[in-house]
Amino acid sequence: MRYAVLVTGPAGAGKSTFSNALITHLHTSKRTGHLVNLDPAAAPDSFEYEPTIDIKDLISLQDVMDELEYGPNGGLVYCFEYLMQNMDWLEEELGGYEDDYLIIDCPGQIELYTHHPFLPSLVKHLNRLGLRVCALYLVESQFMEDKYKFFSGVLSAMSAMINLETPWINIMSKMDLVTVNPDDPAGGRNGIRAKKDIASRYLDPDPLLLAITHGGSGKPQAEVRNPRFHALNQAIVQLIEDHPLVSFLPLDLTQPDSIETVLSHIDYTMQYGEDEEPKEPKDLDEGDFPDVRET
Ligand SMILES: Nc1nc2c(ncn2[C@@H]2O[C@H](COP(=O)(O)OP(=O)(O)OP(=O)(O)O)[C@@H](O)[C@H]2O)c(=O)[nH]1
Ligand SMILES: [Mg+2]
Repeated sequence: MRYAVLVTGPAGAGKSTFSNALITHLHTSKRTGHLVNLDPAAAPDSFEYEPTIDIKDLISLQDVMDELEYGPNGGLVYCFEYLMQNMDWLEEELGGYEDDYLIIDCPGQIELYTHHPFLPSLVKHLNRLGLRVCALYLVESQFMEDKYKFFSGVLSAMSAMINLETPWINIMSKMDLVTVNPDDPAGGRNGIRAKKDIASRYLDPDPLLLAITHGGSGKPQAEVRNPRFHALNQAIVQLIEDHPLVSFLPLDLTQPDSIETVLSHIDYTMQYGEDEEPKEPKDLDEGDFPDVRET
């Protein structure tokens, strides 16, 4: 059985950093993971691990921009259209990998996730080739700074999720950057407790947060002054409540347990180990952990 983890999300959400960290983690757990780069614009030196499969071997954004005079975004769409027409290339590249995780690092253009059919057709194609696919959607923790920004993240996750017919996990990345806002009622002197409170409020979002008319500081929020937005917010609250699909797993790359938790959700979602026994890292001795980054 082959497995593919599709790492998606808006620009700069930490997809490439996470993909590399996941491969390191798989290696330290005595499992194999291969990086697949689907970003035709990725800089060659931006990977900690050399991609096993690289869309740039098929087509590079720079060539499309130079030769066809596309801009960067139209060029990216062209590259994906080209990939869709050349799926036999991907099939050939995928040929030799068995029993492994393929970590597919996607580009950050939001159009790819909201209204282009590329990722849904890619998933269908991978399924046809016998791969189990799990999609991750990363939203960075800075979206939790502000509830409006946060709900725009929730809506982008929902829109991407509804398009893609495959098991799906939302991830709140860069949790190491979460700081305590003194005006926030959930913020306490104990940073850890406050982090937990923030996490519980946002990771499993209560859409009513949007409809609350007073902020923590007691100041009236914009919707009080702007009744038009109040009605819009109520409609969005209703939409999110009607699709209770969106919750987030926190990811803090500075905490080794955090990536382990994310991996265990991915394993569970794809039923990894149904056919083979996964090695629990806990069962291994300390000395069994090679530092793969040095090899
Ligand atoms: N503090 C912190 N920074 C991070 C983390 N993950 C990524 N970053 C930083 O965020 C920036 C973007 O990270 P990338 O991994 O390149 O993000 P991406 O989603 O691949 O970006 P695109 O491919 O351009 O869409 C880089 O400067 C990273 O160093 C994290 O967990 N914590
Ligand atoms: Mg990237």
